[in-house]
Amino acid sequence: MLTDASAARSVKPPPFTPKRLVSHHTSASEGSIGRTPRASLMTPSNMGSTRKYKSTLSVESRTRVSHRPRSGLSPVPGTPTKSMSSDGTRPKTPSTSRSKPMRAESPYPSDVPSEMDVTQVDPEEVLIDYKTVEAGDVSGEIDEALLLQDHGKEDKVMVSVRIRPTTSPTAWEVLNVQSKSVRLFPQYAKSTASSLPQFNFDEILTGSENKLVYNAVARSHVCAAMDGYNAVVFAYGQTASGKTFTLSGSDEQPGIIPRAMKDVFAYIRRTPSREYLLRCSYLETYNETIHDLLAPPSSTTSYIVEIHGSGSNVWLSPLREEVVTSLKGVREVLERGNANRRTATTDWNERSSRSHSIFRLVIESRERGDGMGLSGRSTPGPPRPPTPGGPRLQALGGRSVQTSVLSLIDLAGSEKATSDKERTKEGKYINQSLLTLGTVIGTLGDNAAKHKADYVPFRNSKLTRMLQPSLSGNARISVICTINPDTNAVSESTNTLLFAQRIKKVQLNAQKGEIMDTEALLERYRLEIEDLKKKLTEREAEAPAKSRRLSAQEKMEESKAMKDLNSRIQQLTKLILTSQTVEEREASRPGSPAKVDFDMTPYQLQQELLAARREIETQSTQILSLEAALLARPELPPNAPEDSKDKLIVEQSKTIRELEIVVAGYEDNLGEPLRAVREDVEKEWGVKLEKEVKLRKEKEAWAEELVRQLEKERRMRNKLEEQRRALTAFVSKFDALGLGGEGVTPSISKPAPGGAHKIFAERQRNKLNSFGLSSDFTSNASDSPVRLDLNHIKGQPILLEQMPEEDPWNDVSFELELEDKENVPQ
Ligand SMILES: Nc1ncnc2c1ncn2[C@@H]1O[C@H](COP(=O)(O)OP(=O)(O)OP(=O)(O)O)[C@@H](O)[C@H]1O
Repeated sequence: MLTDASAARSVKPPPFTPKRLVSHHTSASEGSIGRTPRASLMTPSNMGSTRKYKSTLSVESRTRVSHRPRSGLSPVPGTPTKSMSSDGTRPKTPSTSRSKPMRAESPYPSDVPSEMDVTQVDPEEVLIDYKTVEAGDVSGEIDEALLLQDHGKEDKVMVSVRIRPTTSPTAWEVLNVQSKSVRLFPQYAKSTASSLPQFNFDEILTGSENKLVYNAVARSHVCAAMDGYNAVVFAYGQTASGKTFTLSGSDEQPGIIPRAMKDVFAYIRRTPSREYLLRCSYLETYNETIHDLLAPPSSTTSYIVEIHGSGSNVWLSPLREEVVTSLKGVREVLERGNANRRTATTDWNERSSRSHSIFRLVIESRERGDGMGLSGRSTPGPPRPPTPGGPRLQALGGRSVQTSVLSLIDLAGSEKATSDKERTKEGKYINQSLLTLGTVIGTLGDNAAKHKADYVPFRNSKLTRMLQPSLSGNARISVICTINPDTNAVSESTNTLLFAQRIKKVQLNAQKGEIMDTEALLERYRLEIEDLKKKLTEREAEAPAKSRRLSAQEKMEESKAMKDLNSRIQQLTKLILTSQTVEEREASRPGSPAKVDFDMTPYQLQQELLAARREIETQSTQILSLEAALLARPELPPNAPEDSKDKLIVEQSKTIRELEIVVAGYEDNLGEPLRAVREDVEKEWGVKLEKEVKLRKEKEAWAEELVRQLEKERRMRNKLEEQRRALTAFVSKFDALGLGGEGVTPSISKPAPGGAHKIFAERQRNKLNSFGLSSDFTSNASDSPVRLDLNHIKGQPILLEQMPEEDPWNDVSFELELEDKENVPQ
């Protein structure tokens, strides 16, 4: 391990070649992203041609294609060349020496058998122990002293800094071995402060030797995982700073993952007292979605993985887990997963990880049976359904099952804005999740340092949510912060170092994951319940003060977290009760339908109460709708027996069915013809109706004309009436003068035009005769005392002649005649 500058310089770095801006030079792969065969870097099959190359597969075309390196791949597309560095516009990254095939260094043998889906195998059948581990699968470097250590005692995160070699001037100075610190050269500092900050870490690593890095920062954590503790190793740093190189490495310099796998088998080989079940999964979070990198190619949606549970009880599903029994199996799984990973060319990295990748190895183990053989195994039966996050092995005969998870994480690199739109979008997600990781770690560190319990926003990103159980303390964690020492990356490197400082403060308290036999399990449950209740009480106590500070979203999450805690308590309580005291409970069950657990905290009771209220509300709504339905039913006498109600329902159902049939039949058979008939009838009657309307209008017009005529007649009649009256008055007067002859009886005859005049003239003549006057009255009229101008009368129109002739009986002259007759003095 190199821990100071001189030591670092003593390791001769491989020849450095700056990366070329592939996106500008390689049109076929421009802006492309694909699952590049990173695993190929670690496989012996391609050792002779160990080159990184990028795939031209797009994100959308998620074809599960395993890219096998082509033999004789030289030069690799996109491989940086020295001539390309002359532009000086890009950060220079050292390329790994690829000239010498280093088969001896490779952790993997060459044959690749297909591996086993954990749901398809009987766990008892795939156990491995010291006898079944292949000699070639082990590192052979684990010493006894390391095996005997207590790997869970570390209560702090191990934080190391790895400075990538560079040919350019470096901005960072590595201080002496003891202090394990790093400092910025004053000339590159922004501020002119006299004392520049000095960053201290557990390890400062330089150079390209991955073995040194593994031994210094990961081996103890791998051993901790084998010993039953959860362990997490992850690399954090800006893009192209060497995270993937550290985790996966190359054929010449296998990284932490392949070396860790070799150590896993070495550990098993050196532990004859135990038997192991190893299952692994491989996933990535890309644009805030978790993808299962091992999902079968045929599945289109099943590779989306969801996070379930909360707090320390988080599990992922659906997630394909594969049982591995040899290093070959691990290699095969890694190759398959790597082929599905998303990488792309960016302005800074020829093959940049566009996602956070997580390789998980679940290690289950238990004491071996009698005589160190396999006699204690249960009879293999049908495969058991997988329990998410739970052990597959069974605790047998007092032998508990120890379960732990080793997570090896290659984070995507934080980056600046890039010229490519797709990369920019990815970069946004990457930066956001890294920011959340920083915030979570900062809060955890502050909480630990100041004995606070501030809200930790684990749920703000998939990455932190997934890591919650580990970051909350139940894991041993090692973080390798990779930095690019170039002078143009000072601010990014400073940010990485600040992150590293923060994570150092996080407090850990890793516990062995052990599943006991039933008795012990109950005890475990009890302890867990007590612990959870304590946590819940603490949270409740802090709730009022906290709620003032939290946003609405955070409050919701806090409330959800408390609810989860509560339900876990109830779940465990139920488990204890069902397994231990079922019979007791059955015997002593109280008659009351409401059971109150007096051990519940006020918060739990409150939750119970809320749940009960909600239940009541739902039931009230149901009652209301049932009542409405009841009201809508046809009446039945209230005292009607149940069977007649049933009968009615049956009858009504029958009627409804019949009606439905009729309606359907009507429509099917008669609907169309009847519609046609109706149309015909409508047409026919429409014509008739029009005719009638026209006729009616004509009649109305005729009636109006009649009315007008009638009115005219009426007016005329009135006028005649007046004239008649005048005439009558005249005649009366005339008669009063004695001019009318006695005994003159007007003959009632049918009136004729000019009749009255004739009568009048007759009368006059008679009168005159009786007076002895000549009939030529008019000639002597001037002698008469009665001045009657007969000429005047003569000159008047003959009124009755004006009356219509058609209906003489209505003629006023007739009335006049009658009236005259009446008025004539007898
Ligand atoms: N310590 C080192 N020694 C030699 N080469 C290195 C070292 N670190 C990184 N490199 C080289 O630098 C280049 C970029 O490294 P790598 O891909 O590991 O970066 P990264 O941090 O994973 O980037 P990204 O976040 O974009 O995925 C690679 O070609 C790698 O081989």
